[in-house]
Amino acid sequence: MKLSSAPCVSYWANPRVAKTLTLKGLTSCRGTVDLPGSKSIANRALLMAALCGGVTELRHMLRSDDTQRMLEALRALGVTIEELNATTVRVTGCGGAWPLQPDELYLGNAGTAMRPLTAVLAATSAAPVCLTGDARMQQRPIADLVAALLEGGAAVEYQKQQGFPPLQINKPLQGGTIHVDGSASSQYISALLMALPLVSAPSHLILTGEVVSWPYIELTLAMLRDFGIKIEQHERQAFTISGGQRYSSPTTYWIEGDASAASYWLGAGVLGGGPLRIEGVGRKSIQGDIGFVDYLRKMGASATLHDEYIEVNGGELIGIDADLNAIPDAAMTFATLALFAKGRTAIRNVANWRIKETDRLHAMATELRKTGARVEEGHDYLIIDPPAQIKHAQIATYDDHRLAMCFSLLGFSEAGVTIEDPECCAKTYPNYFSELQRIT
Ligand SMILES: O=C(O)C1=C[C@@H](OP(=O)(O)O)[C@@H](O)[C@H](O)C1
Ligand SMILES: C=C(OP(=O)(O)O)C(=O)O
Repeated sequence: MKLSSAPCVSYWANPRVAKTLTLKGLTSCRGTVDLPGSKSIANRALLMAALCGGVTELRHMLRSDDTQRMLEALRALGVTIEELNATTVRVTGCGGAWPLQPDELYLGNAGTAMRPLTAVLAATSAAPVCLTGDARMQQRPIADLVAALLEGGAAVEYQKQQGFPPLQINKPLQGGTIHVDGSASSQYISALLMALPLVSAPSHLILTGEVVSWPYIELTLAMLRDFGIKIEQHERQAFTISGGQRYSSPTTYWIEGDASAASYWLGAGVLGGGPLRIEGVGRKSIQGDIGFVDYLRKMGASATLHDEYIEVNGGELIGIDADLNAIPDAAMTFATLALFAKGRTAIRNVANWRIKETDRLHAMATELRKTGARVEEGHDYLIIDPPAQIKHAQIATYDDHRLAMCFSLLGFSEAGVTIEDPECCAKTYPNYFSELQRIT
């Protein structure tokens, strides 16, 4: 697995004003929370709707930094996106023939914009276009996706550092037999699955390496079906994709609540005793992170999955030892819940935490230790022995929304917690902390 990132830029380079938020003495968490729309579904839905020939109304749209990056990029390409209300947008697709040809698209730190747009624009852009992002995005590898695009006939040129954005697409993707290494990110595979139906030739996409975060590939396939794209899957090894396909609009599309965000409320519902009802996602979810509920139950929580909501009623936590490769985002919440559990928790097979918003394995180990926990940081795992008593800690968040949100659970400890730069949660959940205040 190739997981090195480019040399680190200090997170203090982030221009956001560093504020702190102290949470202490939270004792209950009851009532109902409505989840915001899923980031993964929202950004796929925006792109797929833009690729349709007709109009699509996207309901329960997430409004956050990541979706804003996708929305602005599509507008720069000439797609009309009307905001009908706070959570509904109407996208007038252009069938992959973009009305405008921007020189450059800025995608912040949104992996779900950078990777799919790289592949889709390689398949559709009529002119060279440069894709760039913030300082952290410029440290997040994209070489395995670019290698696949080159094999498929595209010409892609790195603008600064080999293997990392910014990059310029100079010549279109043709299709054919393409290999892609999925051991660093499933997003490379999802991106190719969205792009290859658009080229004229058929493709055979062969997966190499030990593919990570598999459920996100299933999510992509499910949504492609909803938008009229046909892909033949050969188990977990390969896909056959006819060329010359057209995305067709489902007319309206409902974006499920964010299952990764549900993990913070599930944690709060356990520590605060519930009863808490989490609306927007449930048994019928197409998101892999719904699997968090099963592991939480193994940890001793009382949580029930209904068709479209989850109910949680407290529980006494015990440590678990689990391979959480399938749910890398929600997995972070177990690291902070581990501080409240009896016994040791091991979170395994999460090497790709190192190339996300920050090096999450190192950041989590560093911040967990501030609470008095004993933490072993392995190359792809964390082993956490909780402290006898959680100490108050000021938690650095490294411009990583999930660090801010999962450490908020320490507000349920006697000592409490101070979170630096809580506003970084705007990447996927801008009103998380106001919701936490309301519900606790
Ligand atoms: O496809 C997606 O929507 C995502 C896939 C996962 O990334 P990796 O495949 O890089 O693990 C996940 O961590 C990310 O938040 C969203
Ligand atoms: C890894 C994440 O984001 P991205 O889509 O930028 O990879 C995340 O949201 O946890």
